[in-house]
Amino acid sequence: MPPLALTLGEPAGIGPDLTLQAWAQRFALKLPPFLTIGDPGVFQGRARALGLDVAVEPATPDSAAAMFPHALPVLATGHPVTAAPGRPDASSAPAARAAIEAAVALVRAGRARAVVTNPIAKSVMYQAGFAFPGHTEFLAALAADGGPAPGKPPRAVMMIWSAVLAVVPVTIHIPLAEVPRRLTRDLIVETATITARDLAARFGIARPRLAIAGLNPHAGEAGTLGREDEDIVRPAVAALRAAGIDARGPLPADTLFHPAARATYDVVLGMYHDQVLAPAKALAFDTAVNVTLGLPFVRTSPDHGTAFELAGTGHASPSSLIAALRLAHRLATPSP
Ligand SMILES: NC(=O)C1=CN([C@@H]2O[C@H](COP(=O)(O)OP(=O)(O)OC[C@H]3O[C@@H](n4cnc5c(N)ncnc54)[C@H](O)[C@@H]3O)[C@@H](O)[C@H]2O)C=CC1
Ligand SMILES: NCC(=O)COP(=O)(O)O
Repeated sequence: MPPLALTLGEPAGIGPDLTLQAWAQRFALKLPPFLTIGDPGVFQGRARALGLDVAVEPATPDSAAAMFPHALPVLATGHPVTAAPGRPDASSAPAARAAIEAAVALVRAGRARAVVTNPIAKSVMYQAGFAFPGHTEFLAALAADGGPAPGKPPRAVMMIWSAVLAVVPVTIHIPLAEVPRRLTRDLIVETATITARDLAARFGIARPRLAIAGLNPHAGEAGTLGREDEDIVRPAVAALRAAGIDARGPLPADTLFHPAARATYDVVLGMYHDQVLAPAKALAFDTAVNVTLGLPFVRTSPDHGTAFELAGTGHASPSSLIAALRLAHRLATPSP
């Protein structure tokens, strides 16, 4: 069976630590084999810093699974890394980018089963000319290149998934001040449609129940606390229902996340990033996984970022990365 492809991420962050820690628990946790993509020297150096006895071996997609029990298989991209733990350096951004590109190429060629990404530092990538808000949009562009519809990237949707809560931000990495202007009926409908489709096709939820949060306090209080909920969100929900999708809203976001409310839906669509990522991380920081919907391949990632202050200290928890590896394995495994 081909391995999962796990990217380097930001080399000055905790990604290398988590990768080594996850591999060290491969037997205890019965982890699926993964091929790490990046500079092998980063993983050798971080293993020394952490006092972990990990053999780091050059590997290919074909050799990774057999090697995985006794060594961390690493596919070198040839991009050197200069950043030290906790001290990001934009000159390493090409290595982070190359690992993502290589992982996608392997999955698209059938040589890896899914892409699992370690966190990147967006500001560091931007300094190096990275023109995408994050992985989500970059992966959509990579999915289009040479694919069935070259030049027309699929719409990629971010979902933070855990056993207790799944959330989707309709707008993602944009300034809060821009949210009302960028929020449209069509954007909500498209995001919800992709979410419903992938929850059914990939997560096995036959008829997903979507709770659509309002933008304003009390979902706009009948238009008296902002018009967006009446003028944009409500028509979007009506269009979704007309299309046969089980959507409800606009719902006041402040009362959407208590246990009784959570029992009434499979996923919440929020209008902006922190509206839904904050409750998701409050409830399940250690186990939540970032899953990209709408792509022609499976991609997962931990729910957290680079945590520079923890890099090389041994205090970072690998649990979200482990959950991401497990979910990627599950989603990439055809159901019997
Ligand atoms: N998928 C990705 O590539 C993501 C990347 N980021 C990037 O990460 C960078 C730092 O972002 P922050 O907002 O500081 O978020 P962060 O998630 O890196 O850190 C937030 C807090 O959580 C702690 N933390 C994070 N991961 C942890 C772990 N595995 N174990 C224990 N504690 C952990 C940190 O020490 C910090 O106190 C930013 O440049 C951002 O762009 C953030 C989220 C996702
Ligand atoms: N806050 C989530 C995040 O930053 C992850 O974004 P992406 O890199 O997966 O697009």
